[in-house]
Amino acid sequence: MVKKIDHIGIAVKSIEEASKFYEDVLGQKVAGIETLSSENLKTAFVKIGDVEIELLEATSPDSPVAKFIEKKGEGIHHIAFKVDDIEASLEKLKSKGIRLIDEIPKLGAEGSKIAFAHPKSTNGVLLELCQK
Ligand SMILES: C[C@@H](C(=O)O)C(=O)SCCNC(=O)CCNC(=O)[C@H](O)C(C)(C)COP(=O)(O)OP(=O)(O)OC[C@H]1O[C@@H](n2cnc3c(N)ncnc32)[C@H](O)[C@@H]1OP(=O)(O)O
Ligand SMILES: [Co+2]
Repeated sequence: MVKKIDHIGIAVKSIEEASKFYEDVLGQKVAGIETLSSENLKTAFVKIGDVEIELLEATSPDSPVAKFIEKKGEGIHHIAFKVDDIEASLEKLKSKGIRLIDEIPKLGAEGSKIAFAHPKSTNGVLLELCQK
């Protein structure tokens, strides 16, 4: 069902500030800055081999990223698994009793279909399913 880790989401206070670390220190390009108003956030991707780091910056206090930073500070926010058939994957998780945050996929960054499972049923890790 899971093809690979698509990306690791990191909650940051500022993509511009975080980019200094990725670009100036690590020499990795930060690309694809996009505003996703549905989630009240901005994203930017850093490609590390065939996995991406997704930097997440809140654009409103209502954003899940703002709430996360307020409670825990900056840090790893979620892990995204790449799947081929997100509807079938969600159905499978649901049938196994996993608590879904999204029963129906929604639009994510770069036009992906995404859906989240609740960290309380996935060992404390917010899990995103992602279909390109
Ligand atoms: C752009 C897109 C893309 O890739 O294309 C994205 O990634 S969008 C990425 C941003 N979007 C999302 O995250 C959408 C899905 N997320 C959500 O619906 C929410 O953030 C929840 C995960 C349900 C958490 O909601 P909320 O903060 O209101 O809940 P809460 O504070 O009551 O937390 C409930 C419990 O979950 C824990 N908890 C909260 N957020 C967590 C996280 N990111 N990782 C691990 N645990 C987490 C809390 O510590 C708490 O545990 P204790 O009770 O033990 O203290
Ligand atoms: Co994500």
